[in-house]
Amino acid sequence: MIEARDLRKEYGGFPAVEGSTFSVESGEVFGIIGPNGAGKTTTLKMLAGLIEPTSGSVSVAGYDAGETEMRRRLGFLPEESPLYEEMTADTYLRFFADLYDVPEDVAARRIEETLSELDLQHRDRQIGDMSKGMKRKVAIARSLINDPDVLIYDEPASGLDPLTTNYIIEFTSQLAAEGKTIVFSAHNLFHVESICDRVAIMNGGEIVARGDLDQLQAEHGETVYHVHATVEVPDSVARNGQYVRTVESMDEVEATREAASEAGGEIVDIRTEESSLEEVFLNVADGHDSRSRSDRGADAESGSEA
Ligand SMILES: Nc1ncnc2c1ncn2[C@@H]1O[C@H](COP(=O)(O)OP(=O)(O)OP(=O)(O)O)[C@@H](O)[C@H]1O
Repeated sequence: MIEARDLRKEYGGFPAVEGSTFSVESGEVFGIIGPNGAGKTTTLKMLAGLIEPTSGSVSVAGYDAGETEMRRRLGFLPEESPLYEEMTADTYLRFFADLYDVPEDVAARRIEETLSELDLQHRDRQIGDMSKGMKRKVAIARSLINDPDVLIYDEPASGLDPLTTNYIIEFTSQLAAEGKTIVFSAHNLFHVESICDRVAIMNGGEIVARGDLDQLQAEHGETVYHVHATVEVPDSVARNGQYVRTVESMDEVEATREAASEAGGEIVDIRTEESSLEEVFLNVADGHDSRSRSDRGADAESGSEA
C-alpha cells in the first residue's frame, strides 16, 4: 500500500532523513519511533506528499506522492493541527468535506458518525473554546472526512490526558480493524506495542531497526529468567518464603537447579521476562544491544510462566 524507496531529506545540507526504504502492507499498522529529532515527522510528511524528498520516492496505493488521487486516498494528522478557531466542529468539517468534493449528504452522515464514535461532546462550541483533547478529536475527524484508505498520524495522542489518550489509541486500533492502513509516530511505546503490527526505530535520520515486536525482541532485546527456589541459592533474593535468582541463560537456570538440589531444596517456578519495546528502543537508540538486564534483579519480575 505504501512504498518508500531510499527516501532522503536534507535541510540546507543537514540530512534529516537518510535513505529510508520500507513498505507498509494494506491493513497494516506501522509505527515509527525514535528520539526527538530522529526524522519521524519529516518521514511522515514525505509519505503524505507534504514535503518533497531531496531524493528517493514514495507511492501510496500505486500513486506517486503529491498526485491528486494519492491525496484522496490519504488522511494526514499533523503533530499540531492548526484549526480554524472561530468555527464549530461541524462547520470546520463541512468546509474540508467540500474541499474533498464529498457530497453534502455523505459528509453530513460521515461527520455525525465520526464525531459520535469519537465521543466529541459540546459540538456546538467554537473550536477555539474546546479543550486540547476535543481539538485533537476534531483534527482526527478531519483526517477521516474523505474516507481515506491510508492514515498517516504524527503523534496522535501526544499531550493528552490518559483517558483521552486511551480513547484515541482505541479509536485508531478500531480504524485498523476496519481495514485502514495506518502509519503513525509516537513517543509512548506502550501504545505502539499495543497496536502496531510492525515498527521502525529511527535514530539520526536512519532506520536503525525494524520488524514485528517478536523480531525486534529477538534481535535487540533479551530474555531473563527468574528462578524461584525453596532454599537459598547464590545471588538470590528472599521473597515470599522463596529465593529468587535472575539469570540470562538456560545453562544458568540449570546451574541454579543443581545448587538448589545440593542445598536440599528444589526449583518451584521459572518465569521468563522479555524486553519491552521500550527496552528494545533504549538498547537500539543507545547502541548497546548487549546491555544486561539481569542486574535489575528479581524485583523487576513481571513475565509469563515458562
Ligand atoms: N524545516 C526544517 N528546517 C530545518 N531543519 C529541520 C526542518 N524540519 C526538521 N528539521 C530537522 O530535521 C531533523 C529531524 O526532524 P523531525 O521533526 O523529522 O524529527 P522527529 O523525529 O519528528 O522529532 P520529534 O520527536 O521531536 O518530533 C531535526 O534535526 C530537525 O531539527
